[in-house]
Amino acid sequence: MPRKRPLKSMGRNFRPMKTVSPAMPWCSGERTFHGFSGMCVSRAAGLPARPGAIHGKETLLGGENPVAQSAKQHILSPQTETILDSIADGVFTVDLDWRITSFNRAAEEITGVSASDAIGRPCCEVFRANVCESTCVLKFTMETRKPIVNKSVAILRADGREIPISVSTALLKNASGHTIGGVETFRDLSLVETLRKEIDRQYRFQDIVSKSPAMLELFAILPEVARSESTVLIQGESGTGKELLSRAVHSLSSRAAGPFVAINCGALPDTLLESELFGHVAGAFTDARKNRAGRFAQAEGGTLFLDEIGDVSPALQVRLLRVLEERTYEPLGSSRTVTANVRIVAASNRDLAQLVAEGSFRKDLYYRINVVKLELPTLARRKEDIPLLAEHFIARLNKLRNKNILGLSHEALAVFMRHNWPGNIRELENVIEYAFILCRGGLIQPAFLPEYLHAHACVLPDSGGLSLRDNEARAIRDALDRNQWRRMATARELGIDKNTLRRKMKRLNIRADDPRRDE
Ligand SMILES: Nc1ncnc2c1ncn2[C@@H]1O[C@H](COP(=O)(O)OP(=O)(O)OP(=O)(O)O)[C@@H](O)[C@H]1O
Repeated sequence: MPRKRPLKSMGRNFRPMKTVSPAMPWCSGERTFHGFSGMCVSRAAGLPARPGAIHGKETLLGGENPVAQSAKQHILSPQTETILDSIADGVFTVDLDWRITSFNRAAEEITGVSASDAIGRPCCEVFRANVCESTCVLKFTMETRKPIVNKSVAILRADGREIPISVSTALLKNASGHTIGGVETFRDLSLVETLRKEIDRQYRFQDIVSKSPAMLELFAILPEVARSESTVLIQGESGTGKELLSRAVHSLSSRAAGPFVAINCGALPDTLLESELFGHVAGAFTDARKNRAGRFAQAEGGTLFLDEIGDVSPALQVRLLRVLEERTYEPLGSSRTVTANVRIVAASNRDLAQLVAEGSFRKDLYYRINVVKLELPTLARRKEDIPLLAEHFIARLNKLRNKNILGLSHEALAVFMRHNWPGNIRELENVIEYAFILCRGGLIQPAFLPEYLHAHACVLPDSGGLSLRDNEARAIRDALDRNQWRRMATARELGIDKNTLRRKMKRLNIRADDPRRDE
């Protein structure tokens, strides 16, 4: 909503005076809140009327509206107004028609809308939040009588800038217990978000994003590994970033100016794979009408990434061993020996040592490949990377799709933290891509996530006849275990505040040296 005049030049005189009713204490959910006893929603008697705010408001509050009846009789005390204006959180109240009835100074600063402009207008017009149409938080509180605490949403400021805020809501009741409206407090998260993004930038190596200790160790040795000409074996489950890591090895090496060629050895039948790798001459087989260069030739002077090397047949393993030992090969159908100047980076999502033990992978080839072994942990073992990775993919998709999604809401992040990500980082990337289809702007809410993530999040372990207290303790201990007893990460996964987790741990007698940790 465009601002009529800059806030600074309007001064305090332009703020409509707020009135207070001792008969209308603030409430939090069903509880009466005695702090600012009687904060109310009308204008001060005797103040200059501003068209559209005072009169609009008086009209609004007229008739049978209980807000109007009591509001007209009481004036917000200067103390209450000073207190409200001195807090850094935005505070506003609405009546039963969703019209704003009070708006403190921080609310003006955060939204860029002056109180005189805001008062009397429907709150959705002023806030233009991404949840206004679908899941209005105040509406939820009014309908369910339950307060909301710290829900993250995005709003559109008067200057058109979208910012993340955290909102809390409660019912507003009069002395007779009738609901007369709602109150919302909100906090600007822009600075927190900016600082967090700044810090997150430090956890990026080439295109690889991570802050997990195992990955940071890997980042530390990667330049040296890359500079050596050694063959590298990357092990890790599907989707953990093996190809990404192999590209980093290539771009940090002296071969960076040369080609990087990747081939998935598990995706092709043996004969095709052989021709793909080594090339063929015309007439080598029925369909070979022309000479064709293989991947080794294409990767000349650069790096060849052999993905899923564990799936290569024994016959082809022999040919690969020869290239690795002698750096020579013959294209299919040719007797001409070609010398290969190619660095090999191999990867497998299966344990190659295990395959050797089982006899399905050659020991000599294993030792040739396994000169430097880099292990990529699963995403479940580095859950601290989830927020970083989510942000990384959101930023990338924002650029690609020309969108302005601000990030994940706390609730969506809690869903992410509870999930185990069997498809690892690729699965996370796909989930963000899915959310981008449904989310038009602002923050990604749980409603924009695929159904299976919720189903998974709701599956509670069999309570086994335990009490509620025992179950809560078990859930917290399990979450602590999953997060290596890091409280911040655990609180994030559980979707609660760090202090709440600390209090719960104290109450439930859960300690880091808890003997039940390893149960
Ligand atoms: N640490 C990371 N930071 C940023 N993006 C990542 C990271 N790890 C993986 N990705 C992204 O996740 C996706 C899957 O990664 P990649 O293809 O490298 O996995 P992979 O282990 O080779 O999978 P597969 O074994 O199935 O071939 C890619 O889009 C990649 O860019």
